[in-house]
Amino acid sequence: MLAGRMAGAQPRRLGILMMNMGGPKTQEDVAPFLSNIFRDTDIIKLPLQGVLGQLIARRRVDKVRRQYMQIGGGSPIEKWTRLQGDGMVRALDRASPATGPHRYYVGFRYTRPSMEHAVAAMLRDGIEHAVAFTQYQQFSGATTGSNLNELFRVQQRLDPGGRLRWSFIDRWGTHPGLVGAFADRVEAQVARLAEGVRGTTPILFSAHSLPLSTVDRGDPYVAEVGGTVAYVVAELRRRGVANPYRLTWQSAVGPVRWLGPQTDAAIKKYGAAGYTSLIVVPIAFTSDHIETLFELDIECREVAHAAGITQFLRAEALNAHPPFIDALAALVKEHIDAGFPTSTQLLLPDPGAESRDTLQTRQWIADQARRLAGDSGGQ
Ligand SMILES: C=CC1=C(C)c2cc3[nH]c(cc4nc(cc5[nH]c(cc1n2)c(C)c5CCC(=O)O)C(CCC(=O)O)=C4C)c(C)c3C=C
Ligand SMILES: [Fe+2]
Ligand SMILES: [Fe+2]
Repeated sequence: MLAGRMAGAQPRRLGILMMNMGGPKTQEDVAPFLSNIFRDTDIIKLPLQGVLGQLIARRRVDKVRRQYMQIGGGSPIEKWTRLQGDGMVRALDRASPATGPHRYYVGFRYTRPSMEHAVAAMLRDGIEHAVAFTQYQQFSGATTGSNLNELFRVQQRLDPGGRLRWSFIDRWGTHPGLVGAFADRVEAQVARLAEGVRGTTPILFSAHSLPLSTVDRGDPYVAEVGGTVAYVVAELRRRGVANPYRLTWQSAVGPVRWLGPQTDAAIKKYGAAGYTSLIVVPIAFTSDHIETLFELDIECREVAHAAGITQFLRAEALNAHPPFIDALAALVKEHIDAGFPTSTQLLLPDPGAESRDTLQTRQWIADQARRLAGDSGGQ
């Protein structure tokens, strides 16, 4: 592991950048949000991207606006990110006063507050060491990879001389704090089941799907989601919950082939097979958003009821669950205490075809790791 061991040389001012995709806060935000997603070749590659991408985005606007209307008008992602960030820095100030006071910044890829806004604020505040902390627990080039590419472009524009030192928390899908928090959420739903079906009700872990072409070029997301599921299942077994389980995929959009089986199709099949209860667990995102509040709670619930599943339960998103907030703080503290290591996976590019942007970003990340190692005497 190429790590910057900062023995006795803690940074004077630390800023934590919470990176995520963002979501439309208002009805007006929906069109630019979709337009930004379909412009991004890291999330989806389309023939004639500029034309087809914008066409798909425009065609989705009305439907997606209606969906956000049904969940209160917009995405709650910023609200949850701020509650998580507030809790995280409070816990860090308590656990690690030497590196405090801790500050966090929110950088979204497709909506405000943008990555540019966050990095500008860090520079203004005199931050010296920035921790880019992805809020996607499992790594995908479509999500964290896209965020890092955007961060690289932004820092080149705003900080070409490299005043900020950067380190990265790029994946944490098997962190014990995260795993325990997910297990809490599942256990709470198991407890609601009627006694007769408590041990036999299927648990369906559901993650956002990926285009098959992304899976095929070695994107680590699918394996990492599987890792989270395996750890959560092991923790549930330890707690005496031994229900059957499966991993399925939701939210395919656009005219490409996507990884299956799809969550709604699986629900239908379990209904047809005679199950009358089911627990669905959103496993690839930490807070509520359109995929939980609309797709799972409204669309999939209808599918379940039509298929004869009368008790359709959804594990609550982690949101502001205190053990989850503690996990966020623990992840940052462990990163600080270990001397800001860069994960070996981030330093070794995915073997599949990668964009020039990604290769340049990985080079910048490796440079930052070397720079931190140099700070501490070249270990
Ligand atoms: C276009 C391709 C898309 C890929 C690939 C993709 C991967 C992906 N997405 C998430 C998490 C979320 N996506 C959300 C919304 C959303 N995603 C896409 C497209 C792709 N996502 C679109 C077009 C949208 C907008 C809604 C829609 O049109 O259906 C959200 C919700 C945001 C919110 O409401 O706050 C999340 C969360 C992951 C984890 C992922 C793959 C790794
Ligand atoms: Fe998505
Ligand atoms: Fe969706």
